[in-house]
Amino acid sequence: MVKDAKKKAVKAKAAPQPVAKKVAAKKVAAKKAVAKKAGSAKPPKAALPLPPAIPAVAKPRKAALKAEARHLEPLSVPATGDIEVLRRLWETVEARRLSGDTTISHSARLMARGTAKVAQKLGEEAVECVIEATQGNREATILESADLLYHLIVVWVDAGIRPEEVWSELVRREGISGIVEKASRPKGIVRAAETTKLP
Ligand SMILES: N=c1c2ncn([C@@H]3O[C@H](COP(=O)(O)OP(=O)(O)OP(=O)(O)O)[C@@H](O)[C@H]3O)c2ncn1[C@@H]1O[C@H](COP(=O)(O)O)[C@@H](O)[C@H]1O
Repeated sequence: MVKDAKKKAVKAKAAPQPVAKKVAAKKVAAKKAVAKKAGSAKPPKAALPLPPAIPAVAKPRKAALKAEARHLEPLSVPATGDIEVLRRLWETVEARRLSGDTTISHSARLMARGTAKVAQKLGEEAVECVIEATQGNREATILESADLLYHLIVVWVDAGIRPEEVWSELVRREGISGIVEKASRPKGIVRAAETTKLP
């Protein structure tokens, strides 16, 4: 009796499945394959989230940037300053160096971080200025120029350079064309020997 039951079970296992069952199994396998494919596909790239303080700004079109560079818009930053502001700024920064009060002065705090940091900040501001100028953003170039000049003056104060020393170098160069000056430099092997640049 037990033997008969066992035989029946083995037969049922070996017997071919009905067609309807086969089709259903194929459908399930196909569905599984589709689900697997969808799971392995890369999700679309999401934009990096910006901090709430920074508004998302659409990238200006190339044509707009070119037009802006060609037709310079009138300056909305009031053009009321004069060159004397540089001397006054140097005196203020020098006073901050002498006081060394890092609690109230950004200049003093920056110089307290050392010459390398002072120079690094100048480099950063220069790069920012270059970016704005390259993109033809006139107003932003003015703002970055002001940052750049301030940080250049911090470099001078930190190095013990007075503005007059730079002015006198500019005066010395007055009237000498850059092209003439470059042409007067030694050439060929002599030049290669005197410079650190590749010939
Ligand atoms: N012209 C400027 C001037 N331009 C830019 N900055 C400051 O320079 C800093 C640059 O900011 P960044 O975030 O780039 O640099 P950071 O805060 O040092 O940050 P890290 O890169 O070090 O992380 C800002 O805090 C600006 O406010 C200036 N700080 C001062 N002046 C002049 O310097 C005078 C003296 O300022 P104090 O030394 O702060 O009294 C002032 O009266 C101004 O006339």
